[in-house]
Amino acid sequence: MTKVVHVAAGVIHNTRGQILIAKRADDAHQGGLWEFPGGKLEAGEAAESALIRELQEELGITATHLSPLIQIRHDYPDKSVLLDVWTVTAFTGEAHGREGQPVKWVSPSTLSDYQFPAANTPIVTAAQLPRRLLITDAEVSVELCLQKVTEALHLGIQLVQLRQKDWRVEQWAAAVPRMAKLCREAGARLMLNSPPDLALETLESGLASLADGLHLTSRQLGAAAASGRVTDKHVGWLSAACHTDGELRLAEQVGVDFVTLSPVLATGTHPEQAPMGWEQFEALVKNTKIPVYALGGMNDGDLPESVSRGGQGIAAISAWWPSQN
Ligand SMILES: Nc1nc2c([nH]c(=O)n2[C@H]2C[C@H](O)[C@@H](COP(=O)(O)OP(=O)(O)OP(=O)(O)O)O2)c(=O)[nH]1
Ligand SMILES: [Mg+2]
Repeated sequence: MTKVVHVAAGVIHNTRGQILIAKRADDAHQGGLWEFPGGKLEAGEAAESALIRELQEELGITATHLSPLIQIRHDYPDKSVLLDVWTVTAFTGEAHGREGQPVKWVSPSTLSDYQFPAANTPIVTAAQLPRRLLITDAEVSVELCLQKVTEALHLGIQLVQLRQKDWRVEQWAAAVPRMAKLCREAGARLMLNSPPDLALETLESGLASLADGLHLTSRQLGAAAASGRVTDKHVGWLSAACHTDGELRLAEQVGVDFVTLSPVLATGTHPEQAPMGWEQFEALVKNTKIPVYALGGMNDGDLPESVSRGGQGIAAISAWWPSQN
């Protein structure tokens, strides 16, 4: 049996919206690459306490508010690690490289410019993703949709999936540039679910290139996997709808950046599907490296549950879709 080294690492945020990265010593494992500060758990130590200790040792700060972000099990040729990654949103002290390592505060959108160890790819995505994903309600006009999304952005929503199954091509074409601008101005990201110009063979869409990425239905995910296509050319992020462990494997195979997993709880929009419940959600999340949003019957009150079960957060339509008036 291979020994797995359990490591706690922190995605530390300051009040200016930046994230701290540090450079690993040249002679260390994965040396010379950037990392999220942290280190190995000592015998009998909990991950959270280990991280607090490591951040004190490496940076001279005391983390005071932590929440689980993502767990990554990764096999390097010479070593297997379980990276237990936490978001640190409050700390005391001033972060500095106490072991002589270079440290840097960077804006989340520039994280991709730095070279991290191979295990870190999903961590970088998770660090850039918010805890809440708004999926738009299908049965609305372009104007009403824009208005509702504007209201949701005011509520602090930072990630929107436009899912307008009933819209015609002209409605999509009219809405996407305006929606993209709204989101950009609010510092939010926009994903398109089944835009009418989607070419599934190449995972390309001119409309999606105006947004931040493309969301695949589980059927489209299956087709993309069957064509043997791995995303190297798509614009921005790729997300997908998953319901089973098998679909999560397909998402990993295709190179999807994050997924929704549903239905976690009973939901009016899909009454025919039996909810998996939180235990199953947790088991499925544990078995994947991709950030996972819980979907199905979600409200703000469910966010702590999703996070404690290893989820990125929650996805919902009605929770942040102010009621029609
Ligand atoms: N801290 C940290 N380690 C990472 C990241 N990505 C990644 O693959 N690793 C790997 C590299 C190492 O094999 C292991 C972390 O070990 P470490 O060298 O930080 O451990 P430590 O602080 O306890 O250091 P030491 O006492 O062994 O010198 O996890 C990351 O983002 N942060
Ligand atoms: Mg370390």
